Amino acid sequence: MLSSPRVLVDDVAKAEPILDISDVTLQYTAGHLSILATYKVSAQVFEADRFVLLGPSGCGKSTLLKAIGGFHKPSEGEIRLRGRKVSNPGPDRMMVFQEFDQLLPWKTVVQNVMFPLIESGKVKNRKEAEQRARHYLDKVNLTKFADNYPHMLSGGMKQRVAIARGMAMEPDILLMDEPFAALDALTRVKMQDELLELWDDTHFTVLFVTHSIAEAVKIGNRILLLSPHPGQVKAELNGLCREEAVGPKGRALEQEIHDMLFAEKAGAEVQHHG
Ligand SMILES: Nc1ncnc2c1ncn2[C@@H]1O[C@H](COP(=O)(O)OP(=O)(O)OP(=O)(O)O)[C@@H](O)[C@H]1O
Repeated sequence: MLSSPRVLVDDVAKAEPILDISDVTLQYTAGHLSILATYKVSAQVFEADRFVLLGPSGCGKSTLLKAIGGFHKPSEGEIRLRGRKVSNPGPDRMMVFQEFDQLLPWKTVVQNVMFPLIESGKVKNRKEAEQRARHYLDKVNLTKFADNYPHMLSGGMKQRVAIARGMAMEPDILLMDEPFAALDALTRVKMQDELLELWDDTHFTVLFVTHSIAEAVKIGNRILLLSPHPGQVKAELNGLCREEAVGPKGRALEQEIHDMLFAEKAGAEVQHHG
């Protein structure tokens, strides 16, 4: 297994983490077979982090996100949210998936956003749910489409609804599992920009899964690099700033991450020049 991972730029806040992932091993069992998805992964996510989980296909990113969501129990280690051990799904962790069909097709856009607010008892009544839903739909530029049905929307618009629905719950953390991966390249870039604008506006805490290095560099202020299957922490990059994610500096960082991810020897040390 890997030698200890390197923290490349160490300015992680010393505050209490919102999310504390501690030595988490995740596996699937199918009959006599046991498939290891992650091995002893540790990370801490702090308030207002745009924390990116980056790694090759099959390294266990989605499984880790499901475990944080409370849908998959660690076979080793534990996950704590604001100090409480995660054992079930809860409205304090909202998820946005890659698939466009995560909305209820028989409900309008605004009703989709209202649904978890009402079901979870997060708001007092329907009126408050609708106000809040429309507020967040406005934030994702869908005011005009609030009364449409999902089948009348493009893929990007459906993803905006899913983001609004997650944000309207004002969760402790928004969990996003490759939310833009199924979009065309131009829409994807637009959605990344919009997510960052939304973050500038509300400073929500987000854990974002991707296997795109460019997307990770653009979105994250922190990036956790996972090794190929089973996923182990290869490195953690902290204190990344948006200005450095573009131009030659951005491209150099992407190259550095690429080299770290595909370094022949697991856990190989890579010098950071940032
Ligand atoms: N339901 C399942 N039953 C058995 N094995 C599974 C199941 N889901 C995932 N796996 C296995 O667990 C490992 C991690 O899968 P996971 O989907 O978490 O990876 P990932 O990094 O999210 O991949 P991708 O980027 O392709 O979505 C893989 O080897 C996968 O085959």
